[in-house]
Amino acid sequence: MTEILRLENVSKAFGGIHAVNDVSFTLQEGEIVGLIGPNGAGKTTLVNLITGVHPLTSGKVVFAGTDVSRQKPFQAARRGLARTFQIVQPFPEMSVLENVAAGSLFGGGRGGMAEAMQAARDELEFVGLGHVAEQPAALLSLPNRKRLELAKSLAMKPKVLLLDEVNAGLNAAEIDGALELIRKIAARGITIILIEHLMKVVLSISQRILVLHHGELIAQGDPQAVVNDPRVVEAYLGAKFAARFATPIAEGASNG
Ligand SMILES: Nc1ncnc2c1ncn2[C@@H]1O[C@H](COP(=O)(O)OP(=O)(O)OP(=O)(O)O)[C@@H](O)[C@H]1O
Repeated sequence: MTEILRLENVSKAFGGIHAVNDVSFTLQEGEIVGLIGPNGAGKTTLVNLITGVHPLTSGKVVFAGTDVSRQKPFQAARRGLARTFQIVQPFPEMSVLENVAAGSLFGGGRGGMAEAMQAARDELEFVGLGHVAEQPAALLSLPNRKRLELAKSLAMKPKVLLLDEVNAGLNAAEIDGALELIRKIAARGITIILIEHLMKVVLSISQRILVLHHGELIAQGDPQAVVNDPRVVEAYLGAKFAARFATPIAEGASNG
């Protein structure tokens, strides 16, 4: 296994709030890692620190062997650290294809517009939106807007993709489709960090889970270990959940 991303003692304070506090972990190429924790635990802030949106208060982010602690978001995108946003906001009047091409250009595609359009077409096919490429993005349903967001990130040719609640608002069948797509993305060798509130979802797809609570990483490990960790049960899952899900989900997770 090859290391792709490493956080060393990363912290972020907003005034007196320690949103992220002394967090360290390492990700390997092609891993799917779930990031969970209660509201306000620091998940989105952590993603913002990894992608250069906020400067770190202290600590270090190392991506593919390079210290990227002081990068700006466009530099993160060009290096191959892409993200989706909790609220999906395509440019509504541009076509689906143009929206994805814009993502590719932001990611620094050196071949200019022609290459960006080709990357956009390829990724729209990959996510299953090839047939609506010429439509205005405003006409897309919510599940398809989420697929558009994924295509946009993929067109940046990421090595690590941070997915912030991509399943929120989807029904069960739509979530199954989204998970299948996430597995296909990981099969391309892209490392995935998945912020997700639905435990069934996170347990079924993650090879490893990181748990944040009050900005601190209180547990990390395979799904079964995390579900059975008393600190995680107390801080997030609740005893009822742990009793119900510990065994069967852990079996499911080892298949995924
Ligand atoms: N720009 C900011 N300025 C001040 N405080 C902030 C800022 N961003 C986040 N915080 C605070 O940092 C803490 C962590 O917030 P964050 O949004 O990272 O949590 P989260 O785990 O992503 O929550 P949720 O699951 O609700 O999205 C919270 O107390 C939040 O109010």
